[in-house]
Amino acid sequence: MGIIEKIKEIEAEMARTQKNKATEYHLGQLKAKIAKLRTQLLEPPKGTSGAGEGFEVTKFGHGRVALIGFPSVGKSTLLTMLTGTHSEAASYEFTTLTCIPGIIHYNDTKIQLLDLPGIIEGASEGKGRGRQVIAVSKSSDIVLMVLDASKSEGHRQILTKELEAVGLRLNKRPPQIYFKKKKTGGISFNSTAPLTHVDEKLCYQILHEYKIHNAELLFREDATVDDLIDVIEGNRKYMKCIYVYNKIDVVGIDDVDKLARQPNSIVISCNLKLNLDRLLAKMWEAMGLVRVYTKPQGQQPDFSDPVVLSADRGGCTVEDFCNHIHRNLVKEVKYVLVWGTSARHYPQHCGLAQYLHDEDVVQIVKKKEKEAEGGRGRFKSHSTAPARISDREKKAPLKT
Ligand SMILES: Nc1nc2c(ncn2[C@@H]2O[C@H](COP(=O)(O)OP(=O)(O)OP(=O)(O)O)[C@@H](O)[C@H]2O)c(=O)[nH]1
Ligand SMILES: [K+]
Ligand SMILES: [Mg+2]
Repeated sequence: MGIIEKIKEIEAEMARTQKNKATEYHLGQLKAKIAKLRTQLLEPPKGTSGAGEGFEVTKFGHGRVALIGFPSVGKSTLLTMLTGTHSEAASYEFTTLTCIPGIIHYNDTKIQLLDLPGIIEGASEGKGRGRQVIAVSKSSDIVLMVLDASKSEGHRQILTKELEAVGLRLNKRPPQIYFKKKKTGGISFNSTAPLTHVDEKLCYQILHEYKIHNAELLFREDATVDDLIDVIEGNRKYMKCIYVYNKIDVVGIDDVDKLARQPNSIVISCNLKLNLDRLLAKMWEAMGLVRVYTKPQGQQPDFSDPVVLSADRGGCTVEDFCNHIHRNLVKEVKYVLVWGTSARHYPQHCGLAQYLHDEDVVQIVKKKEKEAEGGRGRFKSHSTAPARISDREKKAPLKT
């Protein structure tokens, strides 16, 4: 029996099993069994390089966004409109058969947008090009789930389920569970919050299913069995997702209103060029990029070419900023001066651990330079200017 058949069989057993206190342990065990099989399914078959074969496109720019959706919802039309790169669009399904990259220029940053073939129910099990599409979307920073506003809301659930089946968790944060495998000592079970979904016995049973007999387990929140399995599996990817309802030109205003009010959602029309600028703003915000402008000593900052940092990709501290500029720079830094919202005074004298904010301005003072200046006293004099570097203030000179 193949892996997919095994999953189907267990799913059928779960559907047959009544949910109550007596069956809770058995159901938990079945969930762990399915999770293990799904992980097995994700391992590339022997002799191939992986599920993304033929689809992988070189990463480019400061971030990557994937367009995921059923066929003919308007993914290619959207890519063409947002990037200017042409991707064939037509009224028949599966017009797009491969991954087509385009570039969005926004807020002095470059974002790689990927058009992908449509996916359908069963994609995670390899239907259509589902597995390749999902592999590419896993490699991106956020997902735009494109939906047809005139079609069933069920599509969103189906796609979410398909992405969950391969370990993607949309708009969720990792469960607050500490888990560490040990060599000896048995299982230590603790919690700092009252648990209403699991108990010690259930957790032991799940760990047993994974053949884990020595481990430290600490629940910091009222987590579920699914959360525990996610933590044990350890290969989950937590991603932001924006639900993009396209084609609102063919939907009544009441329905559009309902869709627009859902969390993480936006309504657009490619045909009428409606709301596309708000979509870009929302997308950019979700990516959480941090633009940092460098200011050479005695000169104005270069506002045309920011260093772009991200908490998900490499981090946002002064040290991360230095590593972006040059591998060995960190060793030469005496301290840095920071202007912007991360600074408590203006400018702030900071160390490498400081977290930078979007639109901060940074000046690096190297070790030998500081020695030549003979101390830090001269940096204490600035105080009156506002802490945020807005577009208007970018034109005003910053001293030092
Ligand atoms: N009414 C309306 N039609 C749209 C809109 N956007 C796209 N379409 C149409 O929807 C159809 C499908 O568009 P595509 O861009 O090919 O959709 P897709 O999601 O890339 O489709 P596949 O590549 O087949 O998965 C085309 O006929 C488009 O003209 C819109 O805002 N409103
Ligand atoms: K199409
Ligand atoms: Mg297409």
